[in-house]
Amino acid sequence: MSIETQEMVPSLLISILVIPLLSLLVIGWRRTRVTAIHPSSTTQKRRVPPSAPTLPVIGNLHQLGTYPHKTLQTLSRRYGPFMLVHMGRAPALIVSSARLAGEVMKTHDIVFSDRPQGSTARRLLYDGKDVSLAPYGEYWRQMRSLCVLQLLNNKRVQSFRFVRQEELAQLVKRIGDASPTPVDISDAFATLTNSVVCRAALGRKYNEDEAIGRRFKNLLAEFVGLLGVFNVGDLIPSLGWINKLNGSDKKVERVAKEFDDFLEQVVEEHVSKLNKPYQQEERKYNNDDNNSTRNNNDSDGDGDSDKKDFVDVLLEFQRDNLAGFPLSKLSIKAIILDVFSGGTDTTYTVLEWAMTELLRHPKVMENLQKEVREVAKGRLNITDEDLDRLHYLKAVVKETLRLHPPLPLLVPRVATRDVTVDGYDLAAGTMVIINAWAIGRNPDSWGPDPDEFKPERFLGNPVDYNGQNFELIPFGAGRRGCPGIAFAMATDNFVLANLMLRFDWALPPGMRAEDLDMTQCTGLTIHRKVPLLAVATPHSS
Ligand code: HEM
Repeated sequence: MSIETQEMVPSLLISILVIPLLSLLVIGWRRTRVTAIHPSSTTQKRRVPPSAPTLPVIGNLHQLGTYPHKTLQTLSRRYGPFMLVHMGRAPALIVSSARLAGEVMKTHDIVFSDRPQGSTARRLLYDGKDVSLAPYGEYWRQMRSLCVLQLLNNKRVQSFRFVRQEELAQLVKRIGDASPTPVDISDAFATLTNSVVCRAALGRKYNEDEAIGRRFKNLLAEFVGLLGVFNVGDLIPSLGWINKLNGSDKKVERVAKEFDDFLEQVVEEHVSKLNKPYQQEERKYNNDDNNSTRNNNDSDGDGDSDKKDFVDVLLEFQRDNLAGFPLSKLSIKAIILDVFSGGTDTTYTVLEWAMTELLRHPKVMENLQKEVREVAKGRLNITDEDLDRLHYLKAVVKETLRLHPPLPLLVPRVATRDVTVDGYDLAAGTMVIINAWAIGRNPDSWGPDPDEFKPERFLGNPVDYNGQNFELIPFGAGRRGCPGIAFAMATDNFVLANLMLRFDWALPPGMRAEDLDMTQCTGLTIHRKVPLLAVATPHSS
């Protein structure tokens, strides 16, 4: 996800930037009104959302702190669910209620279908040639439909069932081998999701015992880390020189280049694999009068299109011109990059927080285990088919996504034209940030105990995370909503159900539920700062 504003201002940066600025600036607070939201408007009075007081040059950056989703929630309690903050010069509309999120992502979805073009994200994501950053328009439409219809549809997600099963088997072994010693479940989940995404996207995984595996893991971490850090020069152009001074421009260049080299190699390996059977098949095709049986989606010649990874699928589309538009190698690499940046950390974070909450709420864990074990009826595995019957599991996952949306501020949008929303006038180019974290904890939607982990609130409650119910929008909604929901949830539900079936779980000896450190990390996806340790005991049915 290209969200350069997520981490916003690391505290060190605050001290470097803000303290000298504060001493220089004597003008003091000012309330931002008409000019910030509509600089060109001098004659016509426009109604603008309330805004927190700003400082010259830095706007509200100094207020965002380590956890912008939390500070923005606090600010919205004072200034309202539709409020303006200033990221340096740029005004951003912060949305903190379900109703107003619906106004933005449903009523005016088409106006807010663009993304801000931060320079770091553009450099890392092939100048916006991916799906998540691509400006709203024909190119984005083509790439998105390729993703939705060919890579992330239900059939394709099902085709990776064997990958999930094999990776789960390795996870179960790792946990079982460690028993009764506490296992680093955070690391185990990260490894599993990374392997599932690697195998689905690239056809193989990169183990840490290989040099290339270690390089890939570090590179991915650097890549995601850079996407999560805001770029000073984008927000305060006059301070752009800081990026050169602190080496961040250089780092972005290096990571972009190394990731491109890696993907180039992956694509070339796939091309040579694809060409071999294609040449054989071509010969067969040319000699075969009855060629109507030729299957373009099955170029590996073994009749098994189920085993294709994403690069295979995209290269076939390119080779056979199936996309209906020229699909360049660069676009293919950009899509794969999106799958990694959008699909790994997010998916693992859900598992990590679900397990954390289950360990803090033993009664919920017990209810979940009861449901899973009743459905398994003595079998050693929960299958994909069983998942439909696990209503309590679904409630646990929804409750986890409500309290711990992996991307708490989603991915920002930008207004493509002037628009009036809920009576407020917004100018073209205004950035919109939906605070899904605050919306998930808003008592107007969730009653008097919104901070409590209570999966029961979802039983018999049709609210779902598919973008129709704006009180629960961890995947966003509308045209730019996440296309990877089925892929991510197939992994999360399957893994969680099976771990509940196979093991009984406890916190490490001497640790009480209330001692569990709930500190969040900073960055793009909000996972635990401290890895989660748990003791697993194999369950005998
Ligand atoms: C729990 C896991 C995930 C979460 C919480 C998540 C969340 C999100 C969010 C909040 C957005 C922005 C939505 C908006 O602007 O309305 C998004 C977009 C996107 N996600 Fe996900 N995502 C997850 C998994 C995945 C996976 C597994 C993939 C791919 C394999 C993926 C690919 C994408 C792409 C390509 C976009 C950009 C869509 C566009 O701009 O048109 N995501 N995701």
